[in-house]
Amino acid sequence: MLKLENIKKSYDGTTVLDGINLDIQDGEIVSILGPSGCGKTTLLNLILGITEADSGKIIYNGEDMTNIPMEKRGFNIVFQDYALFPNLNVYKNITYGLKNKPDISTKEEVEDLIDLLGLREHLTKKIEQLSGGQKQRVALARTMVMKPKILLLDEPLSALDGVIKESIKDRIKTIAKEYHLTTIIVTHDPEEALTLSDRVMIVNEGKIAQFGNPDEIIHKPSGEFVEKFILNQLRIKRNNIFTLFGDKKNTTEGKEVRVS
Ligand SMILES: Nc1ncnc2c1ncn2[C@@H]1O[C@H](COP(=O)(O)OP(=O)(O)OP(=O)(O)O)[C@@H](O)[C@H]1O
Repeated sequence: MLKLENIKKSYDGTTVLDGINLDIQDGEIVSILGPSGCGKTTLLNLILGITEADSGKIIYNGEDMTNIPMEKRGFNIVFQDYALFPNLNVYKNITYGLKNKPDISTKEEVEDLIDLLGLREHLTKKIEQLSGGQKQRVALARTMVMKPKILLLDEPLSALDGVIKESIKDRIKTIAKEYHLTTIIVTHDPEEALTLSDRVMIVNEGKIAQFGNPDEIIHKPSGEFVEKFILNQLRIKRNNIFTLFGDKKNTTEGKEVRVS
């Protein structure tokens, strides 16, 4: 279990995170959702160990990680821009980290992951020959072969569209469940957070506005922020589509619209 206790962080006298407390269970998929500048990436970087908190504790399975350097925490991140090596082919990108730590994954485990992520036909391609969704899957595979204790994903779907987005979403869910991998995802997209995660943490101005499962967030929003900025955004999106195509049955101004 990952536990954050009263985490505070300021930059140049401005509070960015203001007393964050949370528990994340092993194998859980948790999204950190909130508007631009609310402190999502700062929180992710604190967990990863890139950024230091001003105060508070990060505890993983009973061990205090607060002052443990990033490389010793055993958490791993897939960045928004994937950060792949353009001069190496797909297979070499995936297995890059195993050069120095060859015992972490067996050859069979690497092969399984390649199949799970649907990358077999792309193994000898260069990164520039791949689509955004394929790059994303290579970045996921490269991180997964290192068997992180916690997988951190920074806006993993933001560059993707439609069917590809849904397919990556499914693969992230499958991997997290199959490997019982604790997965923390940063996103500003409510639909993404609510359809991908076991629980969603909504952050506003450095504080947790609500931390609950998607059903609780939709049916029992904790207050005005969640209601106005998260749920209303989804209603507007839905209304726009049905209005555009003249389906009056499914449009309504207010709370009756269920997001399903
Ligand atoms: N290294 C830094 N130095 C100074 N200020 C910073 C630094 N990193 C982040 N901030 C500030 O902290 C606040 C939160 O930034 P953060 O990147 O965590 O937000 P975010 O919720 O991830 O935003 P976005 O969705 O736009 O990426 C912002 O006001 C940002 O300007």
